[in-house]
Amino acid sequence: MPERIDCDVCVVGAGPAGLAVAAAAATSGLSVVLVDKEATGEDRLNGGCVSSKAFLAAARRVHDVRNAGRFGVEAQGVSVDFARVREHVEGVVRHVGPFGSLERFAGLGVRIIREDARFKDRKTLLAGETELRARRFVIATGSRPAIPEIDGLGSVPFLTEETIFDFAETPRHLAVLGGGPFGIEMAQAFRRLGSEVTVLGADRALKDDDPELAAIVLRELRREGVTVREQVEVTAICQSDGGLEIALSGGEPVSCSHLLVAMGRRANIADLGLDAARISFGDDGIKVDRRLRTTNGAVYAVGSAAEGPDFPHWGAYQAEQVVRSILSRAGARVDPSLLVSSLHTDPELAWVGLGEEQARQRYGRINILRWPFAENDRAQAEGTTIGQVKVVTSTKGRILGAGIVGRGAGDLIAPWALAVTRRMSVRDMMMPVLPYPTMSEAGKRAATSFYTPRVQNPAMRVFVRLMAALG
Ligand SMILES: Cc1cc2nc3c(=O)[nH]c(=O)nc-3n(C[C@H](O)[C@H](O)[C@H](O)COP(=O)(O)OP(=O)(O)OC[C@H]3O[C@@H](n4cnc5c(N)ncnc54)[C@H](O)[C@@H]3O)c2cc1C
Ligand SMILES: NC(=O)c1ccc[n+]([C@@H]2O[C@H](COP(=O)([O-])OP(=O)(O)OC[C@H]3O[C@@H](n4cnc5c(N)ncnc54)[C@H](O)[C@@H]3O)[C@@H](O)[C@H]2O)c1
Repeated sequence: MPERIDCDVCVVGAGPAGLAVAAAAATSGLSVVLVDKEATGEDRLNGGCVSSKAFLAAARRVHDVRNAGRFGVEAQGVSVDFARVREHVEGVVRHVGPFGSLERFAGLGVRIIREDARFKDRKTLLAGETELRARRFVIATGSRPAIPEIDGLGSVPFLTEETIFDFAETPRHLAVLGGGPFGIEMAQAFRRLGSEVTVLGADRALKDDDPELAAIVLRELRREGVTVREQVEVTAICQSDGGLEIALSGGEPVSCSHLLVAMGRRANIADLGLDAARISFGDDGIKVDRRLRTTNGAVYAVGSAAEGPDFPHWGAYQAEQVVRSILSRAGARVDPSLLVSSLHTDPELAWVGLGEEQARQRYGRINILRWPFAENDRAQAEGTTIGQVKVVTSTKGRILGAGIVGRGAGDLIAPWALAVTRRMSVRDMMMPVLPYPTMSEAGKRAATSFYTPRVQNPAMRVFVRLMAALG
């Protein structure tokens, strides 16, 4: 006889998005069941984020040591022990794992079922032998690497985000299919650790990022020796002497020793019984409205199982909105203009709010403010002068979006995220007294530059002189 459970909220999927829903719902006093087929608590809170960042951190150390000469520090014979780099990555993942472990959620009162989930009908979910009925279901089943139909790909060995660290030595020549954030981050890391690296992408590399800031990252990658080939179509892949050969339409083939497929992700929704639950979906995931409701009013979808941006922090934000909707009839809408992202290359690239083109389309006239890191005293001292702050404002100075490329951009974006969220203006960003010398001053200088054309206006100069004479 199957067990039957009734609860307020049933969450399917224990990645960062599902865990955030479960935690918020349980701490709000709702009865919560969390179903995940394979969650072990290891690396679950972060998808592949933490392992890839630990790997990038190792690569940055190599780069910094190799480039310490300008500080008068010479290091000879820098070598990379790939097995120990892997140990470092695994150690970090082990350390982070327990914080996301399901036992902690059980401690919050969340009932956990480790089974494959599937809808039986509009109101019932099956998890192994258990039949679940919930006031609200939340689908958070995430996504997995998309493997495109390329002639020969099925019969050659290749790596994905799931197997990227599964070898003992640094690969001789890594070809990366896909110039998105994952491909570009890995390209830089492997290059710094000693591989030859070639990136092959169908579009502009980093196509979802601000083109001006992305160009700075790509210039650095190329300067470090990564070959980035954009707008190329891979037509076939086959095994060759000691490696693989990748055929391209309209270009010389590329030979490599290892191949990484980084061509995006596909939602894990195929076996969820979505048709039985009358939930619509497309190629980009489950269709949701601004409140994250699916076409079945009792079911929400969050994280990378749903169409829309795919970042764990965005999944956590969606989770808050969903739990607010579950708790109140008024409901809570997702505000896409609050989206923030951070590419963890060196230099990093972070953006929050509207992009330049989006802002132009929505507001017509806008202002763009810039401040280069090269004008920042701390950047000079640290040797981190590659980068800039770029701010998009309304003509009245309201901050619509902001981006930073440069070392530490992912952290430096925080005050700008507050500015966009609280609809602040450049005046607000000029107000705090900031410590000197710090990188954060670059942001304040960018904000201040809003007034430069006004101060230089002849009429304004006359006015200022008049005020000074009266003062
Ligand atoms: C290598 C890599 C690096 C990344 N780095 C960053 C980064 O630096 N910054 C950033 O913002 N984003 C990064 N991302 C993106 C980030 O990992 C995703 O946005 C995030 O993991 C999505 O979370 P999720 O909860 O929606 O899904 P997932 O993390 O995929 O979790 C889904 C869960 O659902 C479970 N599940 C699936 N199907 C079923 C089923 N039928 N029944 C029961 N359970 C099921 C799975 O077992 C899994 O536990 C990176 C992604 C990758 C691959
Ligand atoms: N720092 C971060 O925020 C970070 C880091 C890694 C991954 N992620 C997230 O993880 C997810 C997966 O990342 P991703 O980079 O794999 O996906 P993506 O969808 O962002 O990029 C895929 C890339 O592959 C290219 N591509 C697709 N089909 C192709 C083809 N047939 N031939 C050649 N190129 C092709 C696309 O042009 C694109 O540049 C994304 O949602 C991403 O946002 C985020």
